[in-house]
Amino acid sequence: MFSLGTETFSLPLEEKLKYEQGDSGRSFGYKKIGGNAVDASGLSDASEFMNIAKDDVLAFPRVVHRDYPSTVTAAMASVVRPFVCKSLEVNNTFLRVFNHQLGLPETSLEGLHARDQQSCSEARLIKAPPIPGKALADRPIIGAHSDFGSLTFLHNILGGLQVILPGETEWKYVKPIPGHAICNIGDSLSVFSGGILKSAVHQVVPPPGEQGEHERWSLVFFTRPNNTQVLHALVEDSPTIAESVKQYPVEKFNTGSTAIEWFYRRIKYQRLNNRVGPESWAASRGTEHDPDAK
Ligand SMILES: O=C(O)CCC(=O)C(=O)O
Ligand SMILES: [Fe+2]
Repeated sequence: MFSLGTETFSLPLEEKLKYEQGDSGRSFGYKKIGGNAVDASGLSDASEFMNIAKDDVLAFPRVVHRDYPSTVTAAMASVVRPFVCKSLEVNNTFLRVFNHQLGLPETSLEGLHARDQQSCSEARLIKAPPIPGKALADRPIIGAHSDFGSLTFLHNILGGLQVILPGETEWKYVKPIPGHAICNIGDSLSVFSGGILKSAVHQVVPPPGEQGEHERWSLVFFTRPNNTQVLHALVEDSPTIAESVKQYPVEKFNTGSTAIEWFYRRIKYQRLNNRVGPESWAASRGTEHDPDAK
């Protein structure tokens, strides 16, 4: 997958832009460097993405959502599909464990993330160029966010990923360990579980020290719920979840959004093309956002 990233991001910008994800909130396709805001002031990001839909990968050569650059199409069967299938298998193992621990009826979570239902699940390749000197050293490569879907399975090579753990206020580095992946819970699973599982806020800053002289690469798979699934705490299915929600305001887990609406809103308002002011950043926020925070 990393070789596919090298081939794809080496294409001329003009070619890559033919596959741009657009401003509607859909993420499948290419995102150029600087396409997204990293904060409320509208500072731009410093990484390019190629996002490949799970549905397009599994249905290939039939197109479900969109087409991709020739490098991706050529590698779809031999490289992308095995990566997506393995990622789905691993994420399903996590879903089964969480399902059990949350006391949900068997296969509830797997059913909400069904392989054969359309979703915003996707593979993502990320490349960030080296950031020379100290001038931009404090500027995030990817702004602070919680992940939008349910589970993230991340392979990164250099440091730079930072997280604020639940209940804490300080950024901590998440060090990549060779042969290991980083798993992260997103908003959707946090909502389904009534806040028992937390979607931690994270960001990517320029890799520390000498690592900053190298290109930074990541490979991610995001498992997101079936598009039509309404995001709400699964209180009727689990006494454990019903108990948990009692400690939160009633509206906290009644998002009133389907999975696709939640996702499109977050993607759409972090796009700089859609920015009108700091309110756009606020509109892109997820479960991490405290509307009363300054
Ligand atoms: O590149 C990384 O280490 C993290 C990427 C990330 O947080 C994301 O794509 O949602
Ligand atoms: Fe993330």
